[in-house]
Amino acid sequence: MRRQHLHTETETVERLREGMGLGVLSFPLTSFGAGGELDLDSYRAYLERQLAACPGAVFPACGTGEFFSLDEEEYRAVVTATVEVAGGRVPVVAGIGYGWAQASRFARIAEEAGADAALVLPHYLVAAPQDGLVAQLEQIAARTRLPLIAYQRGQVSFTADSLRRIAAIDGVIGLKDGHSDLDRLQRLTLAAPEGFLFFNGASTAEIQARAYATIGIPAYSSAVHAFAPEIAGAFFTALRDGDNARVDELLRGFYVPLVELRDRVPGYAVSLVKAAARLRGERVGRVRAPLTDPGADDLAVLEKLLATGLDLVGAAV
Ligand SMILES: O=C([O-])C(=O)C[C@H](O)[C@@H](O)C(=O)[O-]
Repeated sequence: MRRQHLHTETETVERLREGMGLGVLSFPLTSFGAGGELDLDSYRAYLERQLAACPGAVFPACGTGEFFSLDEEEYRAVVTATVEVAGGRVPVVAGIGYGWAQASRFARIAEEAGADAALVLPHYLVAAPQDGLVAQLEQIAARTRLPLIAYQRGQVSFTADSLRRIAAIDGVIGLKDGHSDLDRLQRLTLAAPEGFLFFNGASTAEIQARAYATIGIPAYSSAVHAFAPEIAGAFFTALRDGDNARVDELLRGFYVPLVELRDRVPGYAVSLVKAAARLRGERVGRVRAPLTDPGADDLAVLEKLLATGLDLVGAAV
């Protein structure tokens, strides 16, 4: 067995499965100071509040955490701080990415920092055929002992045949989906071996969470948890309890308008979330270029929407 870590792969899968039933998956923002430098003290304090809301697992340095803006040293600091703050309470799944050579370096760092698993973010720039997508995971898996979760989004999209192939790679334990093509996704779940993990990783995943759950994928990432764990928690509970009226109320009053705002400007997927966290008093700082912070008009809409959402769940602004 090549995989020997603090937790075995089976234990990590079990901890993830258990966590997924208890709360949303937290994708924390990364805190930057006024000059754009990494602000670890603020990150730790923010993360502590994220964890106090009892997410099922924490995924540092992923899309929401601006993985693509971090250098290796900063990445190490963020993952190390996350493992320390989490203190074993929830599994830590660190983002890794780019081509397999660089992704393997990030995996090595995440492993040394004590992460439990890694989320393989989509490569960028070039499109790749299925054989290449599978080979990318084979190459990374051959170079790390960390269990890997593949992330299909953007130009990464697996066929049922490729899913069978990646699930057979030693160390690949699951798939996070960001395409929301439920027809295709159902074919993937049917092709997967028993125990393979699936996550709904759509942008503002709550919007389609009920639909994903009907095809056997109840676990989802929540960008809303990154700034309003109270709203994300209320939605999770309503969905879990089958309270459809409450789910509709939160979708109608908060999530759908949020998606409309989030879709307005490229990069708002992250920068709007960061702005919302600042409105909550979190010292997360601004986004790094090429992302840009929302302008005054959109901030005013966001502030109102946040107040509505918090009011819907009886939480203070
Ligand atoms: O990589 C990431 O940060 C994600 O995919 C998680 C986000 O929470 C995603 O679900 C979103 O943007 O709503």
